[in-house]
Amino acid sequence: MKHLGALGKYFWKYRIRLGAGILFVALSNYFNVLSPQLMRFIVNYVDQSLVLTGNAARPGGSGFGAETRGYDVLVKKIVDWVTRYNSIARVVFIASIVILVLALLRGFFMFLMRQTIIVMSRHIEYDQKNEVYNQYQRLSGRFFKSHTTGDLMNRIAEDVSRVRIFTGPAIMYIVNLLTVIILSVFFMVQSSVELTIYVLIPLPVLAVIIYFVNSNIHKKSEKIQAALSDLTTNAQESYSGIRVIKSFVQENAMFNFFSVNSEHYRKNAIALARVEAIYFPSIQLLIGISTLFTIMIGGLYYIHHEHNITLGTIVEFIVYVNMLTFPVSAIGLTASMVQRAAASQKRLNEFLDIVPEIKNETGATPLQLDGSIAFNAVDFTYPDTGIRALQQFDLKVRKGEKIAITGKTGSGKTTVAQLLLRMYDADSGAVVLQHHNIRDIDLYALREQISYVPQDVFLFSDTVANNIRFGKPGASMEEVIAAAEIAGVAREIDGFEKGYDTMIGERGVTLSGGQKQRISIARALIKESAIIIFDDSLSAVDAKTEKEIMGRLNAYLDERSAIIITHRVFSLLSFDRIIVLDEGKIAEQGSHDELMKIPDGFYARLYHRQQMGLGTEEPTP
Ligand SMILES: Nc1ncnc2c1ncn2[C@@H]1O[C@H](COP(=O)(O)OP(=O)(O)OP(=O)(O)O)[C@@H](O)[C@H]1O
Repeated sequence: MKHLGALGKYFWKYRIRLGAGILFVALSNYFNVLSPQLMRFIVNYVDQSLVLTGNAARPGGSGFGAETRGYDVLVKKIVDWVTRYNSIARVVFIASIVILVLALLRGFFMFLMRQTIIVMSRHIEYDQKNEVYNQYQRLSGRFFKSHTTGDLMNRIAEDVSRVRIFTGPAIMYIVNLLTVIILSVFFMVQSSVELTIYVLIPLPVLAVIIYFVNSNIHKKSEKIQAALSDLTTNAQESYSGIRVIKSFVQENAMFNFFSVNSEHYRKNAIALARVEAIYFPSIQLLIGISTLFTIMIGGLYYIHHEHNITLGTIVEFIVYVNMLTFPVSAIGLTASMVQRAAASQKRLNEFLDIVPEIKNETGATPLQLDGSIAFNAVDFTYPDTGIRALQQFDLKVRKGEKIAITGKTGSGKTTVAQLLLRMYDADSGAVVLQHHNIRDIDLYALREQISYVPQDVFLFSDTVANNIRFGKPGASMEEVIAAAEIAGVAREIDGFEKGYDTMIGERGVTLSGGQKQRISIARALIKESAIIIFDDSLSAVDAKTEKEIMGRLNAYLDERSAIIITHRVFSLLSFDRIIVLDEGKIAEQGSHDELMKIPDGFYARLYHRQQMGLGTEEPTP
C-alpha cells in the first residue's frame, strides 16, 4: 500500500476534481438513501388509511406514530408537503414521483462523479505514462541491457493501467462504499436499532470470507500477471527475431515454447475464474440472509407490536439491504484493485526511483565543441560483466583531425565511442574536450554536437526522409538530399517508387543492410557536428562503394574531427593517424606508411591480407 504514496503528487495536482468527485458520490448516495424512507412512508400511509377504511392488513394497522421516526429533514418536509393532500391515491402518486425525482438526482450526481473521478484517473494515467517514458529515456544503456523489452512494455502499458483502475474505479467504489454504509446504517439505526443489529449480523462473516477469498484471488492474479509478462516477452522476441527463427526452421520449437507459457497462463486464469465464481454467490447468499432476517424478525416484531416496527420499516430495511448489496460485494473486487495497483506501482517505482548513472552535474556547461578530444589514461570496466574494455588509454585528437581505429574484435573500439558520447563514465583517468572534463559539459549539448553512426543500425517505422531528418529536426528537403548524396544512398532512394517518402517498415525490413547503414550515415551527416564517429558503419557495403563514400566524406569532414572505427584498412589511407587497439590499449599508432614499417605489425599483416582479398578477419599472430 505504501507504494501508492507515489501517487500523492497526482492527487494533489487534480485535487479539485477529486474533491468534487467525492462530494458528488456523497450527494448521489444521500439522495439514494432518502427513497427507502419515502417507501416506508408510502407503505405506512396506505396501511394506516386501510385501517381507517376498515381494510387493514391487521387490526390497528402500523399507526402513523412510528412513521416520522428517523426521517431525514428533507424527507420530513416532503412528507409534510404530500400529506396536505387528502386523497390516498394522490399522496401515493406524488410521493412516488418524488422517489423518481430522487432517483434522477442520484443519477445526475453519479454522472458528475464519473465525469470527475474517472476523468481524473485518465489524466493521471496520461501523466504517469509520460513520467515512465521520460524516465526510460533518461536511463542508461546498462538498464536496458538488464531488462527485457517485454518487461518495459508491460510496465508502461499494463502496470500504468492497473494503477489507473485504482485512481478511477477503485477510489470511486471506496468512497461510494463508505458513504452508502455510513448513510444507510445511520438511517437504519434511526429507524430501528434492533432490526439494524439483526440485519448487520452476517456482515462480520462476510468480512472474513471477503478477506480470505480476496487474498486467494490476489495471489492468483499475481501469478497471472507474471505469466502474462512471460508471454508478452516471448511473443515480442518472436516478432523481432522472426527472420532468425525462420532461417533456423525453429517455428515449431518457438510455438511449443509459446504454448507452454500460454498453457501456464490459461491454468492460472481458470483457477482465478473458479475462485471468483464462488465469491459472488457466497456474498449474495449472505446478503440474502440479511433480507431473510429483515422479513422474519421484522415480521415478528410487527405482529407482536414490538419496537415500533411497521410494515413500512420492513420495506425500508429490505431496500437498504439491497442498496448495500453491490458496494459490499464489491469490497473484495475493490480490495484486489487496490492490491494490484499497489503491486504495479511498486514495479513502476522500481524504475522511477532509479537515479540515472549518467546525468548532468550541477553547473554543467553547454560547451560549444571545436572538435579537440583527449583521453587521458582512461580505465574502463563494464560494470555488469566486469570486462575491462580500456586500460590506461591515451588519445589526443586535434581539431579537424581524422583518426581511424582498428583492432581485433572486442579490443575496445566501440567503448571509445561510448565514452565520448558519455554513455558511460570512465573509472579513472578523464575524457577531456577543449580542456573541459566531459563530466562538466552539459550532457545534451555534448550529444547534440557529436554525430554518431552506431554499429547496429536502427531505423524508425517512418519515411526515408524523416529517418534522415531525425538527425536535424526541421531540416529542408535539400539538406536531406545532400546528406543522402554524401552517404552514397541518394541514387537508390531516387529509384524507390515513392523516393524519400518511402515508408521503412519496423527496423527497415524493406531495405538491404547496406542501404540501412547508409541512411543511418546520412542521418548523422545532416547533423553537421564538430565531431563525427563512425562505428564500423560501412561493413555492409562493398569496398568500391565504401571508397566512393570515403572520397565524398573527406570533403564533408573538412574542419570536423572524425573517429572512424573499421575493420577494413585499405580505405584508411587518407587518415591523419591510425590507431590499432589491443585489449583496451593502443598497440600501434601512426600513419599508414609508419604502421606498414612495423615488422610483423597487426596493421601491416591485416593490410596485406586484405590486399590479397582474404577478407577483413584479423590476422593470426
Ligand atoms: N555493454 C556492454 N556491457 C558489457 N560488456 C561489454 C559491453 N560492450 C562491450 N563489452 C565488452 O567489452 C569489450 C570491448 O568491447 P567493444 O565493443 O568496445 O569492442 P570492439 O573492439 O568495438 O569490438 P567489435 O570490433 O566486435 O565491435 C568486449 O570484451 C565486450 O565483450
